[in-house]
Amino acid sequence: MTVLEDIVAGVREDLAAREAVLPFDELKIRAAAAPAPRDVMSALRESGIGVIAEVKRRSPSKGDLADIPDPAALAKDYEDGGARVISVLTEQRRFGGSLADLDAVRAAVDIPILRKDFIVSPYQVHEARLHGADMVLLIVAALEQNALVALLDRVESLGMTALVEIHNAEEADKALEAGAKVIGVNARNLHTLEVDRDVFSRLAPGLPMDVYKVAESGVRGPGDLMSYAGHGADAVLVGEGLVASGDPKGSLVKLVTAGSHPACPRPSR
Ligand SMILES: O=C(O)c1ccccc1NCC(=O)[C@H](O)[C@H](O)COP(=O)(O)O
Repeated sequence: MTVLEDIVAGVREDLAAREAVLPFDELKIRAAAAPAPRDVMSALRESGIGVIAEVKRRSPSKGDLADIPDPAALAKDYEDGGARVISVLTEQRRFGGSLADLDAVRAAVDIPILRKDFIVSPYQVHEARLHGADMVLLIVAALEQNALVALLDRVESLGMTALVEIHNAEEADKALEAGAKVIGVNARNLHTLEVDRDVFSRLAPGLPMDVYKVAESGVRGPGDLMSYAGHGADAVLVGEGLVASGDPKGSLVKLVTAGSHPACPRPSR
């Protein structure tokens, strides 16, 4: 069993436990009454290279990263530091996240929020909506094509935006066939945990100009942001480089400053 397969197995168990408490039909009713989602694409298309700042306590690849007793305070620092979107890991077993984190961040900031989890069921999409997410991660490597298509449609039917994550050319084709408008290229292989920052430069040229491209993982500082931007990234998604830096807000400001500098490459559109 690969790391991703192990994570998904645990996600399915935890999901079943939540659904036993809150049935899908009731969840859908509650989610439909939630405040409308924010316009993610407008936020993403602001000038410069965007930074999606992640609330990440631990991970399979690095173990404990940061003690984040107050995710709302970190999210507020991210918002004040210029983050375009805040990514909230809600997977509990391997990342120490929760839907309570999503609630706390939603109550603290006005910018869009991404629910970062291993989405395999429409139940989780409605959960994301109920708990204030504007964007939902869909990992191609974790989904059969028909499930990817159905979940992408479900995300968009609720007014949210999908971040469709790929790691190779086959997954890029699947994402495009499913109609992805925002594609995240993860430098991290979710089966082996290997990080290869060159994955983005290999895959980005094969993605259409009108697809919004997010470079995910392995951003250690402004140099990596500039490199990803030079290969066509519209935004970067950063977790460890912020939460484990000792100064998440300060580290974010350096990234945002680099991404808005005139010398920073911009995707040609
Ligand atoms: O981060 C991991 O170890 C990991 C392992 C297995 C599946 C997903 C994993 N991370 C999710 C992400 O993709 C990252 O949290 C995100 O891209 C930020 O990466 P980083 O800036 O390198 O923390």
